[in-house]
Amino acid sequence: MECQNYNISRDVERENLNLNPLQRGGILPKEARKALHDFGDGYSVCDYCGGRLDEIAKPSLSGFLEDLAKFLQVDDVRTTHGARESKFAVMHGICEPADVIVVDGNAHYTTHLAAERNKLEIVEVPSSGYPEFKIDMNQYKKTLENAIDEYGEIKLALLTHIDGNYGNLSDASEFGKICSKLGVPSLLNCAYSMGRLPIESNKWNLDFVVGSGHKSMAASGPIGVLGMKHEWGETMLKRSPRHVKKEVEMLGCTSRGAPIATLMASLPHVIERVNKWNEEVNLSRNFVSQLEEIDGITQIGIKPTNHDLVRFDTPILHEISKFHPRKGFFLYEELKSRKIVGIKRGQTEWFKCSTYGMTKNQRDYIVDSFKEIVEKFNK
Ligand SMILES: Cc1ncc(COP(=O)(O)O)c(C=O)c1O
Repeated sequence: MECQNYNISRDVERENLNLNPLQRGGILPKEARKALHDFGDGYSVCDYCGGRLDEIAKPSLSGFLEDLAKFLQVDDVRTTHGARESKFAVMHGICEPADVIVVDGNAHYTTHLAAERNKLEIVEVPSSGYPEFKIDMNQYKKTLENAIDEYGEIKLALLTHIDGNYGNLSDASEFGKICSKLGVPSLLNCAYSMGRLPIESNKWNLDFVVGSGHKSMAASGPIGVLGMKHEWGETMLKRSPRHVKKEVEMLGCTSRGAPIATLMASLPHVIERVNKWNEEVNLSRNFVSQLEEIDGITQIGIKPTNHDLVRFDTPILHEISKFHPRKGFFLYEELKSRKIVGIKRGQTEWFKCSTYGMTKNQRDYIVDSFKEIVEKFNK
């Protein structure tokens, strides 16, 4: 068989400012780039394996997992292949088909798919709707109580800590309190928070926390994190009777190459950056107020924002697209010509973006570019 030479390269990150929220938290620091190079080969962390991934001493996966558990305030922690696989594993481990779980109305699609693949029924906690889309904890409590009344037992309650559409921060501590009072196991989806802001799992009284290495922990994907209270270890980390060292829900071993090596190498960087979260939030708020100086650009979601992912309604850009010869593509093309990427081609009615980790100059440059584009075409 003949096959072309896939001479792949990626200029997006190197030459442009990338506003795509999906990309901002996964940028590797130099230590992780070196690890990626050194551990790029297949099973690269398995040279000295004695049968258990989490017990490997060289490189020190065991030490890394201990540090990670401390960082998240959990008793036990494992890596998975992504936040979705962590959610799937919990649902698979503690629920039976046809069981009912409760999830917030801002849940990520992967929460729904994890539940569907486990054949679970979902009861949804509605958000407050436009323009805040807030998940109110009184509403969560009411929905959970009603679900218990209607279905008897609720096997799992899930809350999206920061949702991927509006960047709304939900009250994890209140969620933990509600769930433990009602005796329902709790899972906090921290895909957009773990690695960006502090996660205090024990203090918040959570049973499970899940994270995403490639989304928020400066790691090459795919890699996820699953932290839990000790009492769940027996179920979630149960060993195979046939392969006595192997944990069944983890299918024996999870990430075993570059993804875990980069996650490990980035942990000190991530621990440090989490301490600067308040500064990031202030920079994000400043970015929002500067963009809102443009007539026809308004942030939606909770205000002021508590996250770097922010969503804007942009009727002014939509108006321009109606008479611009490039129609809806004008915004993407104008931004690209200024080396700014990450807003979807053709999108003008609204967009979401993030400036996480950018310098003040870069953020100012982005704001100025938007102002310039609107001024240029808004006649
Ligand atoms: C809130 C939220 N949860 C989960 C995920 C999925 O994360 P992963 O790719 O690690 O499965 C995403 C990805 O966009 C997300 O935004």
